[in-house]
Amino acid sequence: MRAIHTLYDHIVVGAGSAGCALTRRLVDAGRTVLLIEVGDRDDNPAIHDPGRLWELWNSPQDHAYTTEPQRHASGTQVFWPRGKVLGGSSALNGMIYVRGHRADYDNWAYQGAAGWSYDEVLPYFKRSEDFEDGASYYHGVGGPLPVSRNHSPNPVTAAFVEACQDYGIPYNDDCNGQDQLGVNLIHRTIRDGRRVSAWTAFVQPVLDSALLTVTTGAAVTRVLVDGGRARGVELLHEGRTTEIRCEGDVILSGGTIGSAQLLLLSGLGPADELRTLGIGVTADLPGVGANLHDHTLAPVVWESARPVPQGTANKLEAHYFAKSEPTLSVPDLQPLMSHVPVPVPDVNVPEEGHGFSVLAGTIRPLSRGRMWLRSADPTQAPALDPAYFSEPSDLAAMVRAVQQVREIGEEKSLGDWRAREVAPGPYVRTDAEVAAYIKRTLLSYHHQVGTCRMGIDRMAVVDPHLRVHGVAGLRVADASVMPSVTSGNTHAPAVMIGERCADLILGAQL
Ligand SMILES: Cc1cc2nc3c(=O)[nH]c(=O)nc-3n(C[C@H](O)[C@H](O)[C@H](O)COP(=O)(O)OP(=O)(O)OC[C@H]3O[C@@H](n4cnc5c(N)ncnc54)[C@H](O)[C@@H]3O)c2cc1C
Repeated sequence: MRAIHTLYDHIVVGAGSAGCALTRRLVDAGRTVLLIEVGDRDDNPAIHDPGRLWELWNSPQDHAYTTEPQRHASGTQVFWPRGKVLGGSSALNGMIYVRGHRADYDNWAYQGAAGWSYDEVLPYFKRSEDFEDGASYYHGVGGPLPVSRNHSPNPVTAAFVEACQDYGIPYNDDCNGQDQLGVNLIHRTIRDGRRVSAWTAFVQPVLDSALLTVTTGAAVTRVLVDGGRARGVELLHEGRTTEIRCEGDVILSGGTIGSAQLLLLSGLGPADELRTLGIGVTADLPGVGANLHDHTLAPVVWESARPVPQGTANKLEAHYFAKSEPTLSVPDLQPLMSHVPVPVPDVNVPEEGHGFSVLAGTIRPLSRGRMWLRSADPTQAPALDPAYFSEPSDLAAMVRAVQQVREIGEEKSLGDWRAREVAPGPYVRTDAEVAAYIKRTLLSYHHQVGTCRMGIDRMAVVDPHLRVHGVAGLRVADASVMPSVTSGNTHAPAVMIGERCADLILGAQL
């Protein structure tokens, strides 16, 4: 990786899902780019082996955040792993490729994000993609990001897919196609048995380009704003502070936590809060850090009646999309099957090979929280409060998800595999008991979004061109700009945001 020595067209902060896609497209267009990542290179072999993803939690490649005690979830503090490495969270994630529902994007556009309707973002998903089944109306080929199918699922996963159908959930071969509803084997960002992160897909292939400089182990601590325009960044690298300037836009792709933290440290946020911390106000942007939200999970675990084989890929092989209430217009549940028993607080779960799990999950939360700085020290983690279940309907949907998953676990097709349910277990039966169990065992689905919300209202942080309100030459491109979380996993949407940001900067359009 080249020494930092020159003036660049662009500085991209954060080599995660969006930052890598954006960097690649800018370099392809002939722009000089400095890509700055606070984490290190992706040398840890566990990153590349899809079966070892849980080893990465609390590793040096993990920012390893924890939320504030959750007021509406019995005070539980929820662990939030986040990538701190080339590839960002795409180097730590479950490798599940899901775009979300058409309605997600149409709703963004309806709320003021012109240009982000489903029909307008679909070409960007397709441009990134290299789909194993070939090109179609919904899928692309030849893009940097391989999307593959699982041709040898674990037999207990295959039985789960059958059990969902016994229960009445339709089989859907392609939840990224015309319809999302139904059960299927997951589409994955895996090629030849190895994880493909945004870094390995987008940036590694152009690392030799003279237009690209990548620096690792360097934290951006402030955006330099002069005369109402972003001119560069302040960088903390090997104990030294440096200022680096660029000609064109500075783009923050630090993720939902990193980008909002950086705006606040740069004096872009709620003016009163910034003054209290002794940070000079550059622009009063009350929405920075607000609108923090996430998807939730709760574990259901069974002991198996016979040994469960190890599996050949990642440990998350199937999922289904369903509605917690038949009257809903779109799915709000996405439970996730794992052929290993996941840990549950205060429960003796079976060892690997002797059980299996389904993580009951919801994907259309209405609860909204916020994040804020504890101090002006850039090395101190911000306070994170997603306010899980502050909207009671979110807890009700989770209860329905857990009860539905337990009913599926009792279906005929899982009969040969199921010995007994160990969590929640036989003493947790009523909806009230399940709600208490969910609050106690609550897990994040790791889909935090929304702290630099895109829009046109007073609380919006960026406009539909991803430009920060009130400062020229500064954009945000990552999961933080999502006005509301997409209905599914968020890596593919974050990549799409990076792709679109590049075209917005270049003045191009698909
Ligand atoms: C454990 C886990 C499992 C997940 N599973 C899935 C899944 O299976 N499928 C899916 O679609 N999604 C999944 N997700 C979610 C998905 O990976 C993220 O939503 C997505 O990667 C976010 O992309 P991003 O570009 O917003 O941020 P990130 O990918 O998190 O990138 C941000 C980068 O910026 C860097 N950075 C931050 N601040 C600074 C700074 N000041 N200076 C320099 N660098 C900085 C960070 O270190 C990081 O590398 C998972 C996430 C996690 C954590």
